[in-house]
This record gives sequence, structure tokens and C-alpha cells, in this order.
Amino acid sequence: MPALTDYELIAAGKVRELYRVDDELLLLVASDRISAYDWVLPTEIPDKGAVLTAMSVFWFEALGDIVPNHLVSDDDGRIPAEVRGRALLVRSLDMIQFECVARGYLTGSGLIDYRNTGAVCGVELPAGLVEASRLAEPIFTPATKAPIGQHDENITFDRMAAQGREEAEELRDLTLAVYRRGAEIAEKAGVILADTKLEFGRDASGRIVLGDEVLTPDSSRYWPSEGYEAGRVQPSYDKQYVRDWLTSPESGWDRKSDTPPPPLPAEVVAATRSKYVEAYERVTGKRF
Ligand SMILES: C[C@H](c1ccccc1)n1cc(-c2ncnc(N)c2C#N)cn1
Repeated sequence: MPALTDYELIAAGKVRELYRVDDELLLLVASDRISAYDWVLPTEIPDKGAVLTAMSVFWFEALGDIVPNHLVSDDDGRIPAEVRGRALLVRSLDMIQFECVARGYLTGSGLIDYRNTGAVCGVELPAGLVEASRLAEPIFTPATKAPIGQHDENITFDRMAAQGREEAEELRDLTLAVYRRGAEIAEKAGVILADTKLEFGRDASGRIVLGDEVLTPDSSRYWPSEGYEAGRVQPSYDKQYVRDWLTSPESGWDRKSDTPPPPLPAEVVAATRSKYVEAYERVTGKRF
């Protein structure tokens, strides 16, 4: 059984790492770290990495008729014991350098663009929409990848198509199809999938393949269906306990200061772990 140190680290995000296993295979590792307000918190959430990894595995399978994916195995001798359960053995792809985002609801950077221009990524929207408005139809809102620590830049479809219209159209169609399927399955589970960010690449035969994690609470916004109401910021399905505690007087933290957030109390950690497990069990219908 190999150790993680046997593999070269080739990419690291706030809460995950990517290692090279050989010239065809990579290891996508999800940590138990959690980020909030653009900070990586000092306290980990036990099993977060494993739950999100299991969610990606579920979605790759549930989306198999829509798009091929890079998953080779979630249980293979080449996955080191220390990350078993929170790591995926994946095919190395030639990644397409666009963030493929689909939105069924208006929030985050999409809402900001809408308030400034009446559109998101050049897609005109009707007047009068507010925070968390449900859109009549899901929209494709691509972005260029920003360097670590910065926010991606929303771009128009035409700007993306300048690098190849056919590819942009295929990525748009796949992204919207994945979102619609995800939103449909989530809705049956009493969960709103507000938006999601996908990453695609090309395999050795030039086929477009879905990479990265897919439809997880880290790559998507999940809201409880119960209590949904446009006009206010919706509670995050998985991170609301963390957000509420960090912005409460109890934490002693000032979000506007440039100081790192304090450690989380055990009860916030436990409640947050439960929300990840609950999201997985409701969406997949499987026990974690
Ligand atoms: C953005 C993401 C990332 C993951 C983990 C940590 C930091 C970034 N990433 C994914 C690849 C990638 N490259 C080639 N083939 C692949 N199958 C994948 C995947 N997944 C490169 N970067």
C-alpha cells in the first residue's frame, strides 16, 4: 500500500489536494477542512472529506447517461490508507480553463452582476429580481479561473466562445443538463440546488469529460427547501451553523477585520458534521 508521500502534489485548494499517481492517474483528496467567509477555518469537520467524496461518487453515477467522467475508482490499492474514503483515483485530463457554472437562483456574484447590469454573464434577466429569486430557466454563467485566493471573473458566453464556439456550446449544454438533473434529484430530497460549478477536461481521445468534484456542497449552493423565500439570503444547508457562530458575539471575531477566525466550539462542529451527513443521506437515499 503506497503512502501519500509517494505521490507528487500537483495542485492544492483551500480544502483539497491533487496528486499524481502515474502518467495517467491522479488522486483527488478531499480534506476535513471547511472554509467560510474566504477563510480556511482552524477547526476541521470530522468526515466532511468522506461525505463529499461519497457525494461525488453518487453524482458521477447518477449523471452517467448525461456525461462521461474522470472517476476510475474510490476503492483501489493505489489509494493510501490515510486518505481512503476521502480520495478518488481519477483519469488525468487536459483541463478546460473555464469554470462552468449553472444557476437556477440569483445570489452571490450573479446577484451583484444583475444589480450592476441587469444581466449575468451577458444573460439579460427580467427586472425586479431580488436575493435568492428563482430564475424562470437555469442559466449558464461561465467564469475564468482566478489565481488561488481571488474570486473567479464572470465572463459572457461569447467571450468563452471566442476560444471555440463548438466547445463552449457543448460545455454550456452539459453544464445545464447536469444542473437540471442535480436540481431535480435534490428537490425530491427537500433540498434546493441553487447553483453549481463544474470543471471539464478532455481525455486522450479528445472527448469532453466531467472532472473535479461534482454537485457537492463545496462546489454548489445547497439550501433547505423548507422556509425558502426570495428576498433574503438563504441559509446554507451545510455551513449556516458555522456562519452564524462566527458572526455572533460569542466568537469574538470581527469578519471585517483581517484577523483569522477562531476555532469552532465542539457543538458547532458536531452540528455541521450532521448537516453534511444529512445532505448526503437525503440526496442519495443511502446511509453514510
Ligand atoms: C481545480 C482542481 C483542483 C483539485 C484539487 C486541488 C486543487 C485544484 N483541478 C483538477 C485538476 C485535474 N487535472 C487533470 N485531470 C483531472 N482529472 C483533474 C481533476 N479533477 C487540476 N486542478
